[in-house]
Amino acid sequence: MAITHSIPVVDLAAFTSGDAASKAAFVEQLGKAYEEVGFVAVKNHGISDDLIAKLYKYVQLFFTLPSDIKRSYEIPELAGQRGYTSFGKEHAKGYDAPDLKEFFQFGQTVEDDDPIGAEYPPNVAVKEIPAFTPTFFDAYRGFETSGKALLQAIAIYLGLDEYYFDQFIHNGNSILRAIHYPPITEEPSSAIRAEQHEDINLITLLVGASADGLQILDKQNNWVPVTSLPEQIVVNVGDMLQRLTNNRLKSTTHRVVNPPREMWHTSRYSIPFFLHPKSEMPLNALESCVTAEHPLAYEPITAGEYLDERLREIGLKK
Ligand SMILES: O=C(O)CCC(=O)C(=O)O
Ligand SMILES: [Fe+2]
Repeated sequence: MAITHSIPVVDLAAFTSGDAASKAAFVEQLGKAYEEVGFVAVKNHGISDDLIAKLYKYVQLFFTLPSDIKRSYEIPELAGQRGYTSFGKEHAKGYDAPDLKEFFQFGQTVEDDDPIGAEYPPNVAVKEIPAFTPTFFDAYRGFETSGKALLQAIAIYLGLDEYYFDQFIHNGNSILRAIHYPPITEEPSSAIRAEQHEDINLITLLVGASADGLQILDKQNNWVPVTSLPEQIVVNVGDMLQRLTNNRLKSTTHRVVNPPREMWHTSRYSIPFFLHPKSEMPLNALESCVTAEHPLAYEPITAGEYLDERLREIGLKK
């Protein structure tokens, strides 16, 4: 398996269009990487360069809008789940100091007659940038497709039916989050842009981690920088998948640090897609993951109950 810097690199084309042997090899590589590191860089992920470039362009345009316009897209009742969240609102679980970021979140669009459509608040349209919503929508569907293939590989690795996750992620509660870490204008009180945390969801697909700053905590408790090539996306395990697998797959702690002083004047952008299932999905540990050596570590809970608990802990939900 090729290693660029700290995380293994996998080729999704081996799974989606490969022969049976390449597909099986991909499943092994991904599964082992998620047991050991919790993060991989994925090449041939299926989302076009052109779409990613457009996504970046509109994200950058949005964050350069005047503050009062951005704030008109902030809807506190939605706990940051749709639209804009201003600088300094979110903090990591267990930390009081807010992260040095502002962000915009885009959620699911239900296009069939699934009653779950009524559970999701509508997305927030940005009037100043007409192409913003259609681009976010296309990117959202692209990440769902890549994420679904990766979860099929994980299902096989875990001894589940290949399509086990499909039913839970169709019309799931995933979030596409565009983050802007603004330039640093004065000596910061800490070296951290986004404090250490684990993601809440099943898996996270991240474009833009190629800009320096993202670090993961390795088994020896060292912070290791994550870098990926521009054509790769970084995909990590979140707490929901860790919980479902009774800690077999690792939701690895990560953070974003400030750049060196000569880069303070630059913004950092990153666009994670937090792949969430439908709220009804049980996260009860899989039987195959509970053994004498690994006794049951968590109480049964649904994805919806778990999300609610976590949004309160990070200050987005009151
Ligand atoms: O900005 C990044 O590269 C990562 C952000 C992140 O970890 C998160 O929003 O959960
Ligand atoms: Fe994260």
